[in-house]
Order: sequence, then structure tokens, then C-alpha cells
Amino acid sequence: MSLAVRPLIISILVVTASFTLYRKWRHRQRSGGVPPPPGPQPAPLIGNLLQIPRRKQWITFQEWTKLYGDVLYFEAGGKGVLVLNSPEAVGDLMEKRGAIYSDRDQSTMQMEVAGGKIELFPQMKCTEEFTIHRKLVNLAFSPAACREYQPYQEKEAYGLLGRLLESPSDYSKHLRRATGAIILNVTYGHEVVTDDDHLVRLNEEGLKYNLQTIDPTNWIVNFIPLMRFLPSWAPGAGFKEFARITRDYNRKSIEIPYSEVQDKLAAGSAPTCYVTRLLEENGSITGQDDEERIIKVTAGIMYGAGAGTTLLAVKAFLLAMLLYPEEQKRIQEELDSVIGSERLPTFKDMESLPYLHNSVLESLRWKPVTPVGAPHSLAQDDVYKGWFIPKDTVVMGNVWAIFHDEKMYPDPDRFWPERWDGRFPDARDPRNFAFGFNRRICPGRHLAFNSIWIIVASILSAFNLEKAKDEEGREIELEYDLEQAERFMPWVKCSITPRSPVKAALIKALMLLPASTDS
Ligand code: HEM
Repeated sequence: MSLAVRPLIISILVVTASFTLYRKWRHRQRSGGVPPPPGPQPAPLIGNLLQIPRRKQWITFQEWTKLYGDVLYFEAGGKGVLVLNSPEAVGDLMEKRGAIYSDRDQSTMQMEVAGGKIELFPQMKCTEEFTIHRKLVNLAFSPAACREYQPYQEKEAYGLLGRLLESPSDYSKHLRRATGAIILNVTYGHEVVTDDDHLVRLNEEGLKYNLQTIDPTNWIVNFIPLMRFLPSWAPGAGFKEFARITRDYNRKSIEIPYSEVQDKLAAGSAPTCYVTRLLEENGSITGQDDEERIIKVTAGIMYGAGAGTTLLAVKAFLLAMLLYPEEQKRIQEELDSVIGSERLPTFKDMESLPYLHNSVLESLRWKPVTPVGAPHSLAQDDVYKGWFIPKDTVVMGNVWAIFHDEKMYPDPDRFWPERWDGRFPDARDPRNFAFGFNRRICPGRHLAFNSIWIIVASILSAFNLEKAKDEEGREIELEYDLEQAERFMPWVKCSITPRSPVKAALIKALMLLPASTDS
């Protein structure tokens, strides 16, 4: 360590330790002796950091409920963390008190990436600026607006069938392309026509950096915020360069596709999409002078928020089809009875396919894409059931634990679409939890549900999915781990074969059509 930097680092550590002790003292003053919710005993300074596993935290949190109850409180990295493990606790706090339970925690690293001013609304606190951004996004992804995007979703789902027919073993790549292409089509009217699309590449590369920067436990600067004053050449300041690269990706993901829409608008060839729909309103939605800038920055985060999540949801569904072949058969029978064997499903068939609908619901519950949701933060001190919960506490709804609540979802590990046929009237629709809560609820949820629905309906109408067989014809057991990045079906071999020569011919015929007319 250079001699010039050593005194700086020592000062930073001393100031940080003093600040942590001061915070604890202030906290005790504010709580007026009211205890925090129960939870594991914290160690001095580091809190419960070492007790929280880096993998499958949701399962540890659920296990802790046996010791401490469904409302858990602990400390990690100088912050209080509240985990709500039951539908009641989530309902009481994240829903009924959503006005104060909907902020976001802003880590020092996120601030560094943002260059001091957060302009992406998923990271904003619930300020007026956040409300303005959400207003635009909610409008552009309302159920009515999403109906206009359905032709894009049908087109991508049918294109996916063609690629599955040609190279079924590359199904992971094909699914990723389809889910990403839907977002780029809907947001920018951008058609993905190759496996190496420049916008997909840009967004995917940027996402790798963003996923690392948003994990608060990845960065020592989040625990010792004063480190941000270190010069970029100092030991321990590598986070600065990482933040700069992430910022650069974010800027390009916002600017490049937006300028491409501008070019198409100038040439009179821009298809209807999120950006053009909102631009047509000429600044009247928010009444802000900079509405165009807001359209641009909100559009820039849709790929990151919507592509990978939709992909995982589709994979969870397909995993269920491999593990529960009798359910696959039942869905196919329903599809055949409604659409016959000579065409593919469209959104017009949705209401006539209740078993498929219930199966999609069930897959959202069975393997939730975000098992602990996205953390919220508490905007002011609160008291719940006689416990004191301090301002700035990080709040998580343990969706995984809720979906394993045996009272509401009997036999929770089983993929069981019938649970949605009315036999369990108290079972709450998984969309109430899987897409988050209150003011932060996922604005893309209607679009996401439609994407999952049309993709799985198209695949099951045309293909059979089976476990792969070894050389002696024995089924190869699936290996999957909920923790892998590609955590559902991460890349088990499976067999995807056309259900009939008629279906194969139908897909081939679609493949011969020009891209713009194949829906
Ligand atoms: C199955 C697919 C999806 C799942 C499971 C999912 C889930 C979630 C969850 C759990 C949150 C956090 C909510 C909270 O903080 O309480 C969220 C936020 C968000 N989602 Fe989704 N999402 C999906 C698809 C999409 C799509 C397709 C889009 C857009 C095209 C999208 C855009 C967003 C945005 C912008 C936010 C941030 C909202 C905010 O902070 O106010 N999501 N999503």
C-alpha cells in the first residue's frame, strides 16, 4: 500500500466505525426502548452478515421462521433487514402500508455507477420524479396497451418454433433470443433478425455489469462509503473503474436504440412501440418539459428488467412439462380441442384455454423467478405488532416462503394446475406476489404474462418435450439447481420433437414467409 494512501484508509476506517456506533446509539434513542422484531443475534459491527448465506437465502429465511416467527429482523452491512415470510405480514406492511414501504435502498456503488444522480426509476426512492416516470411506464404497459403488442409476441413465438425445429438442442439460445426480441420489439419496434443482434449484445453485456453492481454485498465501498473519496489509482478503488464501465453501458443502452427510433421516425418507417406511442402524446402525459428524456431513459431499462425475467419464467414452465408429462399431455389435449391440428394458437384463443392459463399461473408459483422479490426500503420509522422498525430498513417479501405456505397452497412442491380451478378459494393468485408489491409492482407484468403464455402455448401445440434418453434408451434424470444463473433447465439435455408432420410443415411454411408478415 502506498504511504500516501495509508493514512487516508486508516482515517476512513476510524470514521466509519465511529459512525456505525453513533447510528446504533441514535437508533436506540429513536426506538424509545421498543424492541426490534425477533431475529438472530448480531455480532458487533458486522451484524448478522456472516450468518446469511450467499445462496438460497430464501430457504434460510424460511427456516429461521421456526425460531423467530414470520417477521424477521437482522443486520447486515450496517443496515437493518426485515424479511416478511407470510402473506399476512407482506399484506400488512408492503401492501397496506405501501406508502412508506416502497422506497429503494441506494447503495454507494449504485450512486457511483449513476455518477451521483440516480436517473433510472427502479433505483429511485418514491419521490415525485419516480411517480412521474412510473406514470409513463404504467400507461405504456397497461392491459389495453399490451393488447397492441400482441402481434409482436405472436411473431416472435412462431419464429422461435422455426428455430426449435432446426436446432432443438440450442433451445436455451432460442428462448433467450425470443424473450429479448419481444422486449426490443415492444420498446423500440426493433426486429431481431440474427442471433448476433447489436442491441441484444449491448444489453446483455451491460446486464452482466449491472447485475454485479446492484448486489450490495459485492462491494466493500457499500460497507465503508467514505472509500468513494479514494483516488481511482488507489488500492481498493477498483470499484471506480467497474462503475465507469457499467455507466458507459447504461448510457449506450439508453442512447443507441433511442436514436435508431429517431432515425426511423424521420424516415417515416417507425413501427408502433413504447417509444413512439409515448412520443405521440407530445409531452401531455406528465406535463413535464423533459417528457422526451423520461421516455428515453425509461425505455433504456426495459431489456434489463424484462428479458431475463421472462426467460426464467418460460424455463420454469418448460421444466414443469419435463417433470410432469401428464400435465403436458393434458395441456396439449386442451390445445388440440380448441385450435385443432392445423394452426398455431393466437391470443384470441386465450380465454378458451383455462387449463393452460392455470398452468402458467401455477408455474409462476411453483418456481418464482425472484424468490425474495426486489428489496424495498422503509421511508420512515414504523411500529408493527409492538416492534420498532427503523427508517431505511431494507424490506424483503419472501415470495418463496409465501408460495410454500401449506395453508394457502397445499402440497406446495407439486406442480399442480388444478389448484387454480376453484377448489382452494383462499389461494391467492401468485401474480399478487411474483411481481412485487404496491407502488413498485412490476409494470411489465401484463406484457410478461402474455409473453409466457404465447411462447408456451406455441411450443406445446407444436412440440413434445421429453427427458433425453441415454444410449440404452433410459431417461436421463434432470439436473437442475435453483441457484444457477440459468437456474431452470440449465442445460439439461432434453428432446423437443414435432408432434406431427402437419405441425412440422406448418412451422416450415411460416419460416418461408418474410419476417414482417409471418404472424
Ligand atoms: C415473468 C417476468 C417478470 C417477473 C417475474 C418480474 C418481476 C418483477 C419484480 C418482482 C419486480 C420488483 C417489484 C417490487 O419491487 O416490489 C419487478 C420490477 C420491475 N419490472 Fe418486472 N418482472 C417480469 C417481467 C418484466 C417485464 C417484461 C418488464 C418490462 C418490459 C418488467 C419491468 C420491470 C420494471 C421497470 C421494474 C421496476 C419497477 C419499480 O421499481 O418501480 N418486468 N419485476
